Amino acid sequence: MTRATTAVLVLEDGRVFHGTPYGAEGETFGEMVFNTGMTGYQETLTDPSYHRQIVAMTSPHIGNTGVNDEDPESSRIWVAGYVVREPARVPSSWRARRSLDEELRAQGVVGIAMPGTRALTRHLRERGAMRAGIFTGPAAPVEELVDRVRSSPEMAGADLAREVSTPEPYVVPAHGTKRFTVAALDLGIKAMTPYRMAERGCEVHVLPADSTAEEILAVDPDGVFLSNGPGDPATTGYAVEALTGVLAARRPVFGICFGNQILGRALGLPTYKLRYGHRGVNQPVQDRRTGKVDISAHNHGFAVQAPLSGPFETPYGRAEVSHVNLNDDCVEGLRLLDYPAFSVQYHPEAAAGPHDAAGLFDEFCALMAGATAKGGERA
Ligand SMILES: NC(=O)CC[C@H](N)C(=O)O
Repeated sequence: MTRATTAVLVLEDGRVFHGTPYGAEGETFGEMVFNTGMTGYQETLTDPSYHRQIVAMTSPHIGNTGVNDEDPESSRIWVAGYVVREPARVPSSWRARRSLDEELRAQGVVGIAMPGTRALTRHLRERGAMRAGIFTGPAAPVEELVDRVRSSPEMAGADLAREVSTPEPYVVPAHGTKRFTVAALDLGIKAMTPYRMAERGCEVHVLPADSTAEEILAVDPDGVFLSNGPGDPATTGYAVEALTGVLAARRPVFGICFGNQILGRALGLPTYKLRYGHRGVNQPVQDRRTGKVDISAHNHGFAVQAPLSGPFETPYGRAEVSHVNLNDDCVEGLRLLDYPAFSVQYHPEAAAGPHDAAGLFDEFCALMAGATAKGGERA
């Protein structure tokens, strides 16, 4: 079968971009977002938090190092569609097993290569993330395509964690001597996260997204971890309820990204949708206690609303905003002051890097060590 020569990207506000098919042919719908990472396209594609999103890469050349079998963050590509400016014609890396185009086709991921990725990104920055569709081959009239995009589901209100979570619990063994047992709620966990904990002597019990507090506590964890994940945190009441049970049992808690939003909601804080979100590997985040700035990896479209002015009261004692994003003052971390729990909106596990924030896993281990030493922490 010959390959179609044309493809279009259609936004819900009627803007249309023309290009050529990249990856599988057909059509796809999702929330249109952009990622500014210059590296790590395999990690991006396989991050379950991108479920139901069409991702545009601002880096102009994608696919240069092909696809290897070591870097994926999960067992499949999760993005709903992929937008690049110019695909690599000749992938080159000693680790490459196949080209990215081949991989996208093998996994049925519809994409488009188009000159307008910069114009698209500027449009999204002005108008905000919105629904979109990619259509390859001879296309129907634009009005018809826009109507179809407008009838696809929105990201606000989407409950997606259970669609990407593990159906069954599994255990990632500690590397070397086991120091801690961690129960990790898989809301869309990336493979690097349990790995980062295992490296520090944690035996990680990865549990399905809808596990109850009883199921989490049945692992008898020294600490509970809440992962990243797709969708709107306002829809994930089951995770907030499970966490509430965990907090009542006074186990140490650490959350990343979606996990930060779930901890926020369990503390009674609202979450809201950002205009176009943060997705990339170069976001400056400041630790408000030390003033230190980490360059960090991000992938979030929602954020927690919390007072930046100082500590505030929660049902678990005082809490504070521990980190802020220096680009837009968005809340990037929460810390409880009277209970061993904290969370960040960004990604200390980032496999493609940067690794500035990797020490947060040591902080979690220190919290677990402190709680175990005190003994009385647990209910
Ligand atoms: N990477 C994540 O955990 C994303 C969390 C949430 N889905 C958001 O977009 O904000």
